[in-house]
Amino acid sequence: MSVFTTVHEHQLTEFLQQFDAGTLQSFEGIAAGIENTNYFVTTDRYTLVLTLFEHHQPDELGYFLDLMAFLAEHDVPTAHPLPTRDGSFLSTLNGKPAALVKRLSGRAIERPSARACRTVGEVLAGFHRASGAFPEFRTPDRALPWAQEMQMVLADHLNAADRALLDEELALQVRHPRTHLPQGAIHGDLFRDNVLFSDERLTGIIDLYYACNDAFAYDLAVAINDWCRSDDHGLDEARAHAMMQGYLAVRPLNPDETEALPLLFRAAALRFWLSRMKDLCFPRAGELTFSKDPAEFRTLLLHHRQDPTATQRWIAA
Ligand SMILES: Nc1ncnc2c1ncn2[C@@H]1O[C@H](COP(=O)(O)OP(=O)(O)OP(=O)(O)O)[C@@H](O)[C@H]1O
Ligand SMILES: N[C@@H](CCO)C(=O)O
Repeated sequence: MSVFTTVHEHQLTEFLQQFDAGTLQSFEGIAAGIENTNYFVTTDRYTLVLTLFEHHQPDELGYFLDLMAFLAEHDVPTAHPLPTRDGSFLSTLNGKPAALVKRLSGRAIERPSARACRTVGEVLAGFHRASGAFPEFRTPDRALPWAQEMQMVLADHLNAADRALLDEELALQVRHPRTHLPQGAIHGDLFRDNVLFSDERLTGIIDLYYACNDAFAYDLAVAINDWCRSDDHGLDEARAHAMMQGYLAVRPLNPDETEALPLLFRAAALRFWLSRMKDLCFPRAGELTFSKDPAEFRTLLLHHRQDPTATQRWIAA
């Protein structure tokens, strides 16, 4: 469950007075999600999502909320935050930084078709075309310096084979930085549970709370690694091809990006292997949630290491 901070009706009514949001009609806690407290809120004017941020510092939330607004204003299907009467997207409720965003329709898909993957590729490319012009900057907080920190933090929790895999992969990644690739604001976590579909239409990209400035092609690798993962945690050829083709139809990759892709897929698998290992070994206090399986991304990393020419197949029309 993910209502870490309970909100009472009188608190919400008072909170809503800061916004031109109409009168509260109903609200209910949202069970999904593991990071923040989320409620659906209905007023006589809007259907909204209220988020109380449980872990972020208030000064980094502006980037996320401004990016959501910027993208929504550039026809990317993200949830536009509602400004307070004095023009701020961020407020405070129950002692926590809090924001109201428009509720998007649709539901997450657990088992996407190749067609859905193509659509996600197209929309992610549109996200990148727009976000390249987003004027704010946020340093990536899950990039190589963080991975090196995890290497130390997790050392005693890995067996010898996994330690060797991590050491070797990190050493290789450090020799191949991605700073020369086209950069801008990326989503950073565009997994299946962060995209809403209604019938065959993509209606929403949510949970931009890992957004940061990084290479666009890395963001594509993060997304393909989840959307196209097969049951045995390799990649499904048909879905990976479809998603790559969807992306390329909207934003072609330059030769540097194409060349970098095999290592970017590995970097993306490494990032989620490590974050899941950290969540498993060091669960956050008071969190009533299951951990996601790190082994899925270790298996995927090994898969990418064994198949370095896969990206050429997906890029070929
Ligand atoms: N703008 C929105 N429109 C519709 N539903 C939303 C919106 N934002 C969030 N939700 C719903 O709330 C749920 C939780 O949101 P979210 O994924 O942002 O949670 P979180 O706890 O912040 O993050 P995480 O997924 O990393 O645990 C989503 O699965 C979705 O059902
Ligand atoms: N998408 C992440 C969790 C949220 O960052 C994962 O599946 O490990």
